[in-house]
Amino acid sequence: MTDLTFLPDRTALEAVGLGVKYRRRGWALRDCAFRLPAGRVCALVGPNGAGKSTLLALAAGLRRPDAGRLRVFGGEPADPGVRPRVAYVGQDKPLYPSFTVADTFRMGHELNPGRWDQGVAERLVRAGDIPLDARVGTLSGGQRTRVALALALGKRPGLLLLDEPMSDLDPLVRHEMMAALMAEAAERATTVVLASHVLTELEGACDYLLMVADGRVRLAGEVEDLLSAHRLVMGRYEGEGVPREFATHQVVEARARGRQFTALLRTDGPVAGDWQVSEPSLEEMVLAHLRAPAAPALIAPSAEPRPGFRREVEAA
Ligand SMILES: Nc1ncnc2c1ncn2[C@@H]1O[C@H](COP(=O)(O)OP(=O)(O)OP(=O)(O)O)[C@@H](O)[C@H]1O
Repeated sequence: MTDLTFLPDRTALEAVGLGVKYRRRGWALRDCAFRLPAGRVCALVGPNGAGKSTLLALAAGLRRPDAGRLRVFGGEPADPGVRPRVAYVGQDKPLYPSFTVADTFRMGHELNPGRWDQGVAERLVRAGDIPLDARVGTLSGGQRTRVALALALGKRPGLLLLDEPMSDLDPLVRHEMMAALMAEAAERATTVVLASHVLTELEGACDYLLMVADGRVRLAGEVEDLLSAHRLVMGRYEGEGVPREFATHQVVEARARGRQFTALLRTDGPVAGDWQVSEPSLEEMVLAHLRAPAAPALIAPSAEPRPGFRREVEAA
């Protein structure tokens, strides 16, 4: 059955008080709380070392939190009932070099009885002109990425976790792979979390955003809601500091270049004065927050963990 709608009442990922501590580094994630409704395609962004891979590894059940809790479809990520519903593709793709592509898919079939979709997997590698009898060890980095993504999609996951898996693809293939992934995800209302630094690529593909910086959640929610909470303001300004008209708003970031003044505001009503005001693009909003790590976090209502889960974690 084709289901193009997202499932707002169902929760794919939910975290409260989530923390991960590495022995030498200290807290890589700290007190993270958020919710990702099922069926969304979520961009996971943040500077290098922000904690994105750590968060994805928790969701994939590859490590356990040191504080708080993360639930995947209401269960523990490592639960036997949850794990088969989750596919994870990281930066390094652990495929067997001596296997052919067909062997790799056979393994996918054996590991995912009753779920495996050979058609989806084959479609993805055929689109890249990769023969099924090619040995994985003889493929280029980009071709191996394609096989790894095909293996993940063949599993027909409810949650697909992608940790910058496409960084070694050329721009054309990257574009084509994103389109193929999104089409497959939409077909089954798969929840996707895609960590990437390529903000322009996320713009059209993602409807949800999770931004982490320094181990904490900075922005979370529907892209549409987050964008409409912000305004990009430009104009000529020769005064000192931040213009008075901005006093009723929250200034995320303000920059002056000569007399040209640009600011990203979290607005409370219209912006007074002679300013050019527009809604920012996803890239403009994220870049401003990356440059302003001290800006207060914004968690949209749909991204707030449910009170019941919060109480449960706090009582534990
Ligand atoms: N195995 C580890 N042991 C110690 N510290 C680690 C380990 N893995 C990650 N870290 C540290 O935890 C922090 C978060 O790392 P993580 O890889 O989750 O960030 P990231 O947002 O994915 O970064 P990038 O965008 O560079 O991939 C970093 O400071 C990193 O050095």
